[in-house]
Amino acid sequence: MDATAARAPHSSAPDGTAQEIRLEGVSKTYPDGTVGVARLDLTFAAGELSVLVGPSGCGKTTTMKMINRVIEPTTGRILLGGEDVTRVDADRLRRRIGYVIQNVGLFPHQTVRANVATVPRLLGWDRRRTRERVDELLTTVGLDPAVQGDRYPAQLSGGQRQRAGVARALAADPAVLLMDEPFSAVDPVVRERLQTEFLRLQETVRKTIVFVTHDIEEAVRIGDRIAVMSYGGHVEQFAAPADLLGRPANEFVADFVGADRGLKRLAVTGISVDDLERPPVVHVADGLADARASMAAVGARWAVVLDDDGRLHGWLSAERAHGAGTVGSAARRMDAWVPVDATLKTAFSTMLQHEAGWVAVLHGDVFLGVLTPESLHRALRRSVEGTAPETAGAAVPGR
Ligand SMILES: Nc1ncnc2c1ncn2[C@@H]1O[C@H](COP(=O)(O)OP(=O)(O)OP(=O)(O)O)[C@@H](O)[C@H]1O
Repeated sequence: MDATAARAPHSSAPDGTAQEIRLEGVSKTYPDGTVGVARLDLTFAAGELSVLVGPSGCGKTTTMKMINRVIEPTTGRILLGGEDVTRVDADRLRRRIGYVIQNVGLFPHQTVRANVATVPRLLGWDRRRTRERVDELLTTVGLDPAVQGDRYPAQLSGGQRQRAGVARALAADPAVLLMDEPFSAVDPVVRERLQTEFLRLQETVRKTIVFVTHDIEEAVRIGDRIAVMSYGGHVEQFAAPADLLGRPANEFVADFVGADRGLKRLAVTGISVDDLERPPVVHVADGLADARASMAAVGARWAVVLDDDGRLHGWLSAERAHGAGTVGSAARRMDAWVPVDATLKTAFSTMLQHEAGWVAVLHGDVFLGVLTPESLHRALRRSVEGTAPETAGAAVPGR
């Protein structure tokens, strides 16, 4: 570590531990009189991914850039881990803050490896440590150091460039990551993949992340908390995705999250065991006569079929359950299942991929019940009315 870094105050968390970011009465008036942000009070919790979302020009980027002092606030204080960022040397501050922007901002004349090594080099890390860190990070973000490491940014796909940008931002293990529309320059399919990968990465690194987007779907998908902003940098609501969708604070938020917020809510609502239907369960080795009796006893038109180990095998309809034979000879295979900690959206898309029109819900190997379009709709309605658990898997006994 060089002399500059060694002088850093201890609150700079050199081990990259996530830190809280607190904005107190922060405003920004540009020299031409435009109010970018007016008196903002906002706290981004340590280790959480907070999303700033809102219409174009509402002040999202201004808010974010004040945190790393690319833009200096006109009034107010910004505290990073309790330390006022305006009292810290701006260069040193930025080394503690990873920054990812749209179109990445990689240096075009440097290889991917050199790009990712930027901050470690500035911090005076030795070559070996830097190289090990760079290789490790490239692998973490899904790039092969041996293949893409020595390429130039122009020789990568849009998605790969974006991954390299994330690797570069994480290189010196910063306490905080600022991300300004990082995934908006790639097509929707790549974008969704990057979001998923990024969420997985955040599970491991647990940074304090401030993420700017104008896309409410993206916000709902990735955010722990979402700040919906209106012009002049006003925060209309700062809440967990499920709260925002289920209980928008006012008309502005309701309009912004959209009339189809019930559907968006699918992505953030977990399965509750109370929502599950419990059709009769039969086993492949059972006789068809017994299976018919089980279905008839509860007036069911079909039964779930489990194999000898209790794993999902498929289903048996009442029409096919005639004659002697075993359940196995008449059952149809079907392996549409989701783990109980999946979201309703995952359950819904799994259901759509299978003709049976239902999806089994498992806890480990244990069959808990099924979701049908009807029970899914009920779950969604209850969730929108605010009575369903809002954390995936929250209602599983013993968890
Ligand atoms: N350098 C500047 N000088 C004057 N006004 C500016 C400057 N930069 C931004 N603004 C204005 O401040 C307001 C907030 O801009 P900002 O870039 O923070 O919005 P944003 O929400 O990030 O928008 P977008 O989604 O379009 O990126 C806008 O009215 C914008 O025109």
